[in-house]
Amino acid sequence: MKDVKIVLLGYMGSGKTTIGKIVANHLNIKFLDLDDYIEQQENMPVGLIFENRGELYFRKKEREYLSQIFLTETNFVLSLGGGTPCFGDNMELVNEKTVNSFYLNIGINELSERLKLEKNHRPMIAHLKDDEMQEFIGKHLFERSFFYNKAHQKVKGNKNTPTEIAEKIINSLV
Ligand SMILES: Nc1ncnc2c1ncn2[C@@H]1O[C@H](COP(=O)(O)OP(=O)(O)O)[C@@H](O)[C@H]1O
Ligand SMILES: O=C(O)C1=C[C@@H](OP(=O)(O)O)[C@@H](O)[C@H](O)C1
Ligand SMILES: [Mg+2]
Repeated sequence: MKDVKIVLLGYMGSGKTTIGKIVANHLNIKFLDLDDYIEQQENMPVGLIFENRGELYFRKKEREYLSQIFLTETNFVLSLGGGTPCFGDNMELVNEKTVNSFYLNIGINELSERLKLEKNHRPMIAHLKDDEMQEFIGKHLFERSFFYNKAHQKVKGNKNTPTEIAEKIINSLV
């Protein structure tokens, strides 16, 4: 059987984790979430890693475990963290290891509404007030888009359900 490696990336709240699970389920392959993988390996939630060890430590580990997954796993859907593509040469590594990287491209308003409801466990935005979210996300997404746009394919879907976006991805596989 062909080794299928699908990588989902995009801003926090774009649906990487939710949609990754659906895609893996449909294709009957393994689902891996880089944040969950880091939490298991480090035995600590992402929020606490940031708090106790700092962001730099998290980024080092994120890179280490990203490489480890590509070395040890086959046939998977991997959902990255929102920051993964933006550090070191992580995107070069991803695109060297797979021909199926997808940027989940969701607009600022939609992201902001989703993230207001669940910013607590996301250390990059946990400190923001609801009325500061939109401006922060707008600027942050602008900086990060350069890296996200290195993905092989871009999937839009502000108005689509996770299942519909998962179908788009499955239909676009190389
Ligand atoms: N297409 C979608 N439409 C509506 N809500 C969505 C969609 N995709 C994800 N969500 C919701 O947005 C939130 C963030 O999704 P999540 O998968 O955790 O994003 P990420 O892993 O990219 O940070 C969750 O509450 C999820 O249910
Ligand atoms: O955007 C970021 O820098 C981060 C996104 C998070 O993943 P999600 O995009 O799944 O929330 C997680 O990796 C960490 O909180 C940092
Ligand atoms: Mg996630």
